[in-house]
Amino acid sequence: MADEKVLIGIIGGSGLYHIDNLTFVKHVNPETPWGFPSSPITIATTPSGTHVAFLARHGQGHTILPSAVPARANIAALKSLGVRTIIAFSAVGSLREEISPGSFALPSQIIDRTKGVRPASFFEGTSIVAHAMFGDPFSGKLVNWLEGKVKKALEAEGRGVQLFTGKTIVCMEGPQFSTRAESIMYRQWGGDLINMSVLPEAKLAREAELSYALIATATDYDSWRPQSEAVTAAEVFKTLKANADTSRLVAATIIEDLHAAITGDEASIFLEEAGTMKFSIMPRSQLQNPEDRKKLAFVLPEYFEGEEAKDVSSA
Ligand SMILES: CSC[C@H]1O[C@H](OP(=O)(O)O)[C@H](O)[C@@H]1O
Ligand SMILES: Nc1ncnc2[nH]cnc12
Repeated sequence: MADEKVLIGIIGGSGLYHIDNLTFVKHVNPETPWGFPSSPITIATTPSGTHVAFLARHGQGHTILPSAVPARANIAALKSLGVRTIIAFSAVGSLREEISPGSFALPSQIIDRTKGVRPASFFEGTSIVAHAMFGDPFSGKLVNWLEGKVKKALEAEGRGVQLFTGKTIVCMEGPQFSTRAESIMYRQWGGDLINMSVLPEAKLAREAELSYALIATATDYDSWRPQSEAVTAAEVFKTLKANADTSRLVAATIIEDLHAAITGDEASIFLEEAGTMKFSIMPRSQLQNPEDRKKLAFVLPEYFEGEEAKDVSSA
């Protein structure tokens, strides 16, 4: 019997505006307390009935600048559909010679170079304070699980695409690319990859207690190589299509296994974040606005739904 629950969310980045080998079910466009997602979300199904939710980060026609991506609405909308695990794709620059354009990576760390202009917390603007843990910004168990599956998919594709793990991604504000000096500095800081999208997306997934991993697809060498031209959008576009084709293949290959793992014996892998906000939300106070609690119930019903919602301070 087909399982119609949508447990898997896929976020497509630059060049990745749909996924293949799935049957279209419907479009949904949930309004969240943080507005509408970047674009209507496509619900699609595999032949065996596994449903997935696909969301184009920059909108279907790539109309949204990185700083303007409604990341809170995106994550809240996916959670409201029942999604537990998000696999996000991103076109990234490479800060390392060995990570050549066309390579894939599963980063494990992030350096934040956004400029504070992106709303980065569901708690922002409310009377409720929370400090989510973010020392390990990606879901380690999910990343480990993905490593083998993505490697296998890349091998099956047969184009020799390499997969790197344990890398650090710098998230910059953009939309302009980095200067040469910045690019060199990021390398000195330990950065391996660079994009404009992983934050606040990863922070919000953590606040929503969703497991989240990024599949980074390298398009260029940014601007650190002394003898090479600094990166241009045209340079990025050269690799974008091949990377998007490979990303679609990877997505199509892993969906069934991912769903089976989430719903089967390996379920705990995808529940690493569940319950973690209990230790992050400051104790309930008379001064908290009930409207704010209602708003937060949209993403964290466990803590904020109804007056009877559990007082986290006594948890
Ligand atoms: C098109 S180059 C810069 C642009 O590409 C990446 O987008 P995404 O992460 O959504 O694939 C990068 O983060 C920038 O937004
Ligand atoms: N060099 C780069 N800098 C930031 N984001 C990118 N996305 C793809 N290439 C990039």
